[in-house]
Amino acid sequence: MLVHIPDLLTADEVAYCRQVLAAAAWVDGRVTAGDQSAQAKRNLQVPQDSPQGRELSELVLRALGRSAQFATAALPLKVFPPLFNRYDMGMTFHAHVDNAIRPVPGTGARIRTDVSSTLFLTPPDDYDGGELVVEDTYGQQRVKLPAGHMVVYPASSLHRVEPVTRGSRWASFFWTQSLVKQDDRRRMLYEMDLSIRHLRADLGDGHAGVLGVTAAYHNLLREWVEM
Ligand SMILES: O=C(O)CCC(=O)C(=O)O
Ligand SMILES: [Fe+2]
Repeated sequence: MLVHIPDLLTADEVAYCRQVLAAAAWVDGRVTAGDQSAQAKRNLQVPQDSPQGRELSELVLRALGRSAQFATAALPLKVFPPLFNRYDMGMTFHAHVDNAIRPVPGTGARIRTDVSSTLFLTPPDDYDGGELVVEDTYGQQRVKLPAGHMVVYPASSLHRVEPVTRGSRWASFFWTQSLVKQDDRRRMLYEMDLSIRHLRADLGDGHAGVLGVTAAYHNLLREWVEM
């Protein structure tokens, strides 16, 4: 399941991120890549332990905390501190699958990567190419979103970033360990939650049908959650 989360960041937050990133010391993106993806990866990243990386990581985590859509789509248990990448002209990330397990820097903890996210930080008209292409159960999805918007997709899917042929594409990207590791189960819960929201708006919270389906949602969650 691919989910598009519009306006995760406000226009002011996007502008602030871009201003801080402009002053960051970018390094070769292969610093966080596994063996296979190191072959596939040609981009730049902000070092995880740099002051800019840390500050903006916190900013994105706060934005995620405000997003009801991220909460219901990803059902997050643990979120990897968001990273920041950049593809200048000719840079690309060929087809790969993200590592299943990732050490969380500076903590000794590890997370299982169930959900991958890209938060776009460059307006799409400012660059050519740079689409995130995700192989989904429904076929190939090509994603290029306005700055401040985010896409959430299963970390198990093969994906790539098309070469940038004009301008520069900046983004934040990170992984989430979900309370529900199976993508098909997360999708069913997500669709059920959206339907419950519609029903509540139309029928009110006290309606017997709304109560019944809400109870079923929570009971299903109880069956499937691992924590
Ligand atoms: O830049 C992106 O949108 C995706 C980056 C990516 O796939 C990765 O770093 O594993
Ligand atoms: Fe990836």
